[in-house]
Amino acid sequence: MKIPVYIVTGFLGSGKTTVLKKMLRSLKEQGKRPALIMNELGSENVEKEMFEDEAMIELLNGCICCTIQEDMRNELQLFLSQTTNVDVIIIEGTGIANPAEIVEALTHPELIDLVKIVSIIGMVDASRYLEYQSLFQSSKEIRTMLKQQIESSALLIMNKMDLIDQKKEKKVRAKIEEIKRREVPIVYSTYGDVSEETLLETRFLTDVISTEKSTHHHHHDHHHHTFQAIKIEGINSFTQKDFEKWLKSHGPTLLRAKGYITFLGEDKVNSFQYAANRLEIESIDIPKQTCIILIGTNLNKDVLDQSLSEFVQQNI
Ligand SMILES: Nc1nc2c(ncn2[C@@H]2O[C@H](COP(=O)(O)OP(=O)(O)OP(=O)(O)O)[C@@H](O)[C@H]2O)c(=O)[nH]1
Repeated sequence: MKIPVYIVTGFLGSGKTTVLKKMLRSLKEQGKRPALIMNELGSENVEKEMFEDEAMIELLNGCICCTIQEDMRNELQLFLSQTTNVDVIIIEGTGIANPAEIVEALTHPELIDLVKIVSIIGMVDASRYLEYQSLFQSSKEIRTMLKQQIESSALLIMNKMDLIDQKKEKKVRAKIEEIKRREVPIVYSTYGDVSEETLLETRFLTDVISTEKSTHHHHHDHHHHTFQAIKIEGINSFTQKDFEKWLKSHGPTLLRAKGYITFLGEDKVNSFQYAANRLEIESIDIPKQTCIILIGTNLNKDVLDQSLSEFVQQNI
């Protein structure tokens, strides 16, 4: 069983911890046993004592997105191999993390069979969001990150509504609407007072497509998930050229692909990376199970399944 993971993101002080505490309470009331991954920028986690009861992994001195992405993977793998009493994980990124990078770490071939992302909750400080745009006028990096946090969220919570009037509310909302994915809901809150159902709903699909007929399961999920991470197993009938063509055929709905692949007629394993329409392939020496991991928005599993099976047939 894969352990479901919630990612809570948002700029410094937007209310991540406030919402996190509420999620923990709700999960415990449902009889679940949550673990927390907190990632602080300093060398000491000042919030640690608030969460004494929880199983917790701390990532200090760096942010998940860069230097310690690999650390998180290793820590999480170790943690999962040692614990049997955790059935849900919440990750709070630092205020300056890009959640897409956390998704990147969790969908690594070594982790994708152990955990499944279920939601990315983006907190917005409604009272400060517009100011940040001018405050950080000189820092493109921070403005880009603020935008990425909104773009990558599957649920947006406009928090600190008690601090703004209607006029400002309209303006902030318009700004957020401009950036966010169309189908992503925005809810308003004061001190994270969002219903448990809204907070805990599954909004990110992590799934597997296997081309081996015996394990091929037709699981139709009619829920709509904005984001998907799909692992495809058992494909080794692509030529390099067709593989690239197939990846590109998904257009902008495919944000990222990675994994290990053996091309038709060859026996060596290659690792591949696909981002921003570019495919990079590197042959590797260590034997790895081949798999293709796709991360995207509005990827349709049935369509993928179809395009793959057509392709596999072509090559028989
Ligand atoms: N007025 C008001 N204050 C809030 C609200 N939500 C949270 N706060 C306060 O804002 C401060 C920051 O909230 P946190 O939940 O710690 O925010 P955070 O995103 O975890 O902050 P960092 O860890 O710094 O990134 C705390 O003092 C909260 O009590 C709200 O809706 N209204």
